[in-house]
Order: sequence, then structure tokens, then C-alpha cells
Amino acid sequence: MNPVYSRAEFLTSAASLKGLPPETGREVAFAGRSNSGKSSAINTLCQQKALARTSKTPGRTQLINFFALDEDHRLVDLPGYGYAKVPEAVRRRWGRLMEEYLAGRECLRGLILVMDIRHPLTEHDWQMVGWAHQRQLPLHVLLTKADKLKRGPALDTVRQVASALGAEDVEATVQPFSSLKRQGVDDAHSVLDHWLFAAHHPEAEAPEVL
Ligand SMILES: Nc1nc2c(ncn2[C@@H]2O[C@H](COP(=O)(O)OP(=O)(O)OP(=O)(O)O)[C@@H](O)[C@H]2O)c(=O)[nH]1
Ligand SMILES: [Mg+2]
Repeated sequence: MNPVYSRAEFLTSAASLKGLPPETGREVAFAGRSNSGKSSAINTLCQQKALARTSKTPGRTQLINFFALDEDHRLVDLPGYGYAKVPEAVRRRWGRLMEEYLAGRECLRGLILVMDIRHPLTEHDWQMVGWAHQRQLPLHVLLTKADKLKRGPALDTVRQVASALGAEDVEATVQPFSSLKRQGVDDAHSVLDHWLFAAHHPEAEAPEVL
């Protein structure tokens, strides 16, 4: 494991786009329904118990939480969605904040979409997929709480989700994950390493004219 993850520290919380930290380096955001296990996944991937606050009560916080791996690399815990008891005005505000963050944040290098393996691809999940697709942001799906299903049904769900995304022409990778059992940690680290730390490919850029 890349040692930067275990060195992660809370950086800041933002309630609006004005509160975002400066756009230095790269970041990867974790989005998902309330209670899907985003904060738990961040803690598991960083080998820390209480880096991101987890809760049995969904829909508590509407903040974007930033965790610094080092000066130039961040993991971002986005506010959860889909919680029925949230008032309409809060929901609308959430939509605007997410859309603007996802569309405008240039240092954002990829989106990890976290879904409970027993309830994948809700309407709001598709909205996140759509926003990522619009700016061609790489997308990786963590199907969390995989410990709640037997291996066969879990793998079936992985295939179903991959094919549902493929049918909409969305390029994405999909994996089972469990914070409880620490399942899928290496696969998720590979994706993060690639998005956050892989070198740019200079050949993909326009050649300099001498
Ligand atoms: N069995 C099991 N439970 C999990 C797993 N991951 C998270 N949970 C539980 O699910 C609940 C919600 O987890 P959180 O990580 O707080 O979920 P969240 O997506 O950050 O929720 P919000 O911050 O409200 O959006 C907690 O009670 C966790 O203990 C997992 O892999 N397996
Ligand atoms: Mg959370």
C-alpha cells in the first residue's frame, strides 16, 4: 500500500463553493447515497478508524469534507443524497453544489461512486453518473457492504451494474467492497493510485512547436 493513505489528515469542510480549498494538485471525490458507506470506505482505505465521521443516522451533514494525503493530493467526502427526510430546499441546494463542484473543479481527477451492493443505481446515483460523464471524469464504482451478500449474488450485482452502465455508454469500472471485512481494498487503492499519482502522458498533449 502507498503509505500516503495512512498519513491522511482532515483538511477542511466546505458548505459552498467559496469554501473549497485551493485547486492545487489532484483530488478524488467519493459520492453516494446517505448511509451507503462513503465515510467508512475512506477510513478503510486510509487505515484509520475515525478520519471521516461515520454514522448510523443518514442525512446529517451537507458539507464537502476534504482529507489531505499530502500537500498536493486529497480525498473528498461528498454529502450523501437520497435521504427521504431531507427538506426539498436542502435537496435543491445539494443538487446545485454537486453539479457545480463536479463541473467546475479542475483538480478533480476521478469520481468514486459508492453504492450499497443491495441497492445499486438509484435515481440520484444516475444523476452523479450523468454529471461525471458530461465532463468525461473517470468513474469507479464501489459496491459496498459486500459482506451482506454471498459471493455469487455479489458478483452477479457487479456484472449487472457494469452492464447497466455500459448500456448507457458510460465507461466505468466496478468492484465489490466491504469496510467491515476489508474486502476490495487493494483494487480500490490501484484506482486511486492511478488517478492521483500516475504521471501525465506528455505524448497526449500537443507537441511544442519549436
Ligand atoms: N456491514 C457493513 N456495514 C457498513 C459497511 N460500510 C459502512 N457500513 C455501515 O453503514 C453505516 C453508514 O456508514 P457511513 O460510512 O457513515 O455512510 P456514509 O455514506 O458516509 O453516510 P452519510 O455521511 O450519511 O452520507 C454505518 O453504520 C456503517 O458502520 C460495510 O462494508 N459493511
Ligand atoms: Mg459520511
